[in-house]
Amino acid sequence: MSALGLFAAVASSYKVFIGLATVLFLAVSFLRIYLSYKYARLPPGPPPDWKGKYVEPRGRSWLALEQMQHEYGPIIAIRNGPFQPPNIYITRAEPVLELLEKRGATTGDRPSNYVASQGMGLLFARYGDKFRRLRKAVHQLLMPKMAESYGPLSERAARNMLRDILDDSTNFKDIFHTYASSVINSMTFAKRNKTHYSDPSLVQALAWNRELVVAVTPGGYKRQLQDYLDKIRGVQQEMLEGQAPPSFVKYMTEKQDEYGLTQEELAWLSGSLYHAGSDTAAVTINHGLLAAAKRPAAQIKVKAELDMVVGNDRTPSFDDLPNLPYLNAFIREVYRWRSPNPRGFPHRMMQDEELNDYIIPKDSLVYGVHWCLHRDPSLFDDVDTFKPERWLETDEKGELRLRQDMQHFTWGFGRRNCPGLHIAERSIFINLAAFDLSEDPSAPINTDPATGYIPAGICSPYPYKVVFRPRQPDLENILGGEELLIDE
Ligand code: HEM
Repeated sequence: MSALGLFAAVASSYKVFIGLATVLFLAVSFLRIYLSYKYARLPPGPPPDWKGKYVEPRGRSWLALEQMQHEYGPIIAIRNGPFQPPNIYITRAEPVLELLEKRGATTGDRPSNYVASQGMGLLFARYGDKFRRLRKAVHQLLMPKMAESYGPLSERAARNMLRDILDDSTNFKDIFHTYASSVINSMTFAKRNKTHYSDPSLVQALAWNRELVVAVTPGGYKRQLQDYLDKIRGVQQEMLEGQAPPSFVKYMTEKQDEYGLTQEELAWLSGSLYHAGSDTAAVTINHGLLAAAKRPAAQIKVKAELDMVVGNDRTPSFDDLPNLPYLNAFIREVYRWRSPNPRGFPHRMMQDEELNDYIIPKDSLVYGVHWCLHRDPSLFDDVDTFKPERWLETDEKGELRLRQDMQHFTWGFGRRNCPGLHIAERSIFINLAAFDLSEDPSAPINTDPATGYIPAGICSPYPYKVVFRPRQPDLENILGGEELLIDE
């Protein structure tokens, strides 16, 4: 190559280099301007890494969020990269009620990556027409009047559970799960016979619950759908034979035209009740038990009230609940003390909203962090102390009653709040009302050195044991033999 040719080649690659460098410079500057504009009014939060993403701590994230709020305030943005909407965590009652309750119409969507159940189950349904249809249908099943009508069913399930505990209390966690599952199964599919915690169908359902992801893997998804469809067809077959007792599936099949649900939608809807209600109820019963075992002074007061109202020769029934203010306060304090969903459940923003001078962008996922909300000092004093009395006041006649001016956040928010709350409310009651509970010195309930808290939750790895002493000396006889959940 001649000297001239060489010069031309160098000059041309130099130009290419300058051109590329300019494009890169402009792109980076543009991105910086775009991001500074985009994040200008985002709530504060921990600094992201070089990819623009903050990696959230795994496990017990609510404890990390509790720490973060001291630095960033009660509305925390966690960035997910330059082109992904952030997660917004709210740790105080006032802003969470403002956004998720008052502006429920624009904050009632769910994340789109929750394709579990293909959006057909209510828990994961995107906001829109289908959601409204599903929610209306579930409301029919779970509204307070209906919850009352399931009283006998859940009482029978509860008596079966108490018998199981008398037989072998070391399995109490499995037994709680069985109870929570059998109540939902009987309401939904009119399952009559008692479920045992080793029943293959229960073991399978619990496994699915743990791995919601299975719903998005083709094989798991199909098996799960098939299982729910089989159950629905079983009820519909009984309907044809004129032998179906009342159940959600029966009701929905009769009203198919009104609700316009396909068989598949009904299958997923029924299944989502199970997913939403079984683990949560079991965890909550377990928290009640931990509280009772660790707080003997409060338990003595529960016992005194029960002795007065229920006496010793029968098991308590759900009709007793309104007459037991201290026990009700105890249960509310259990919700506050150990929230069953401590991190909260995601609501997806359907449009930009302004909140306390910040912009909460469209598509971001907003969590009301139950753990922090239940420790909000503007609502609760002395937050580490288990204190049922905080929920009580004395009326004009000098009698105890629940305070009406206090609230907890256990059931979530706005248009996505838990429709199963009336069913769930009864679940801890029946256990606490039947047993005096204490720690078993051979496997005590120790404080977790990592967090400083008593290990909460049914999945806790700590092998603690609890001693169940029947409140009625003659409990075994009072309970009698095993029962069908629904009359033949
Ligand atoms: C102690 C037990 C329970 C707790 C703590 C609980 C809590 C919750 C929470 C926090 C949510 C999400 C609320 C939100 O997004 O703001 C929820 C949703 C839901 N729960 Fe419950 N739940 C319990 C029991 C039940 C039961 C027994 C059922 C059914 C029989 C049930 C059915 C549902 C359904 C269907 C949803 C989805 C609602 C929607 O997305 O529109 N839950 N629950």
